[in-house]
Amino acid sequence: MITFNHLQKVYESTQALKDLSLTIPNGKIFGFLGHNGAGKSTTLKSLVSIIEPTSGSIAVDGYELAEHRLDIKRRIGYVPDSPDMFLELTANDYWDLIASAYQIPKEKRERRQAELAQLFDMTAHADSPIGDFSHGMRQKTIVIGALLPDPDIWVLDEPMTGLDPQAIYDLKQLMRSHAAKGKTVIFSTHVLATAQELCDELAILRHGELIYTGSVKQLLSTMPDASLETIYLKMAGRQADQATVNDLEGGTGNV
Ligand SMILES: Nc1ncnc2c1ncn2[C@@H]1O[C@H](COP(=O)(O)OP(=O)(O)OP(=O)(O)O)[C@@H](O)[C@H]1O
Repeated sequence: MITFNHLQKVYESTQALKDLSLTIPNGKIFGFLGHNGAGKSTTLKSLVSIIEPTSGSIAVDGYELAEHRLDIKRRIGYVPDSPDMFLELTANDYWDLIASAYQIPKEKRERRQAELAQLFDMTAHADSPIGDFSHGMRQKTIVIGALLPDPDIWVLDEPMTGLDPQAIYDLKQLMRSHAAKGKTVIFSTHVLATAQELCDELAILRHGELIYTGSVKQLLSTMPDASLETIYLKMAGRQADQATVNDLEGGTGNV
């Protein structure tokens, strides 16, 4: 179980998170939703210790992150919001780097690396530089790296962006089976159909504030027959002073 307690993050002049408190249970797929800039990545980066919250705390299974940082980091596999990193390295070099950081035994690493590379259709590309890859291939490389150590907590920031339909299907299956083992799967997405299909629970952020956390079923029951997209847009959607698609299309209503 992961708990965020009164988390605040201020970047210079931007308050990215405002008093965020929520609980993420084990054995569920937990989604973070929110418009661009709502604070999803900031929340996930705080959990994986890439950034330090301004105040508040995070605990994993009752252990305070600030006091048990290294042990908790070893339990987490993280897919960052951009796959454009380590562009000079080959995919294999990148996976080696992860394997040594997590001290994965050689045999286990070779087995998992071969399985994951095959699943995501990356075996033939393993010795090519990441910089030569398409966006989706970079994303696959990062996803494989995150899952390579077989971590029990998955923190995936928009993991499906750029992936092909087969890879999306396979990743969703992996996420389901990981959660079914009682482990933790956390991801952020802008694709509400995916969130509705995949998440057991979710959190919706708006301008750094939590506006909903709880089960997807419960949220859907508040508006019978409405999709998560409809409900989400009602909760987190456009402010009155923003232009509508109709305004941009000259008010024809043909949208
Ligand atoms: N390194 C940074 N320095 C300054 N401001 C930042 C930094 N990182 C994020 N922010 C700001 O914090 C706020 C939250 O950003 P964050 O990346 O967490 O949003 P997000 O919900 O992940 O957005 P997106 O859906 O676009 O990825 C935004 O206003 C953003 O501009």
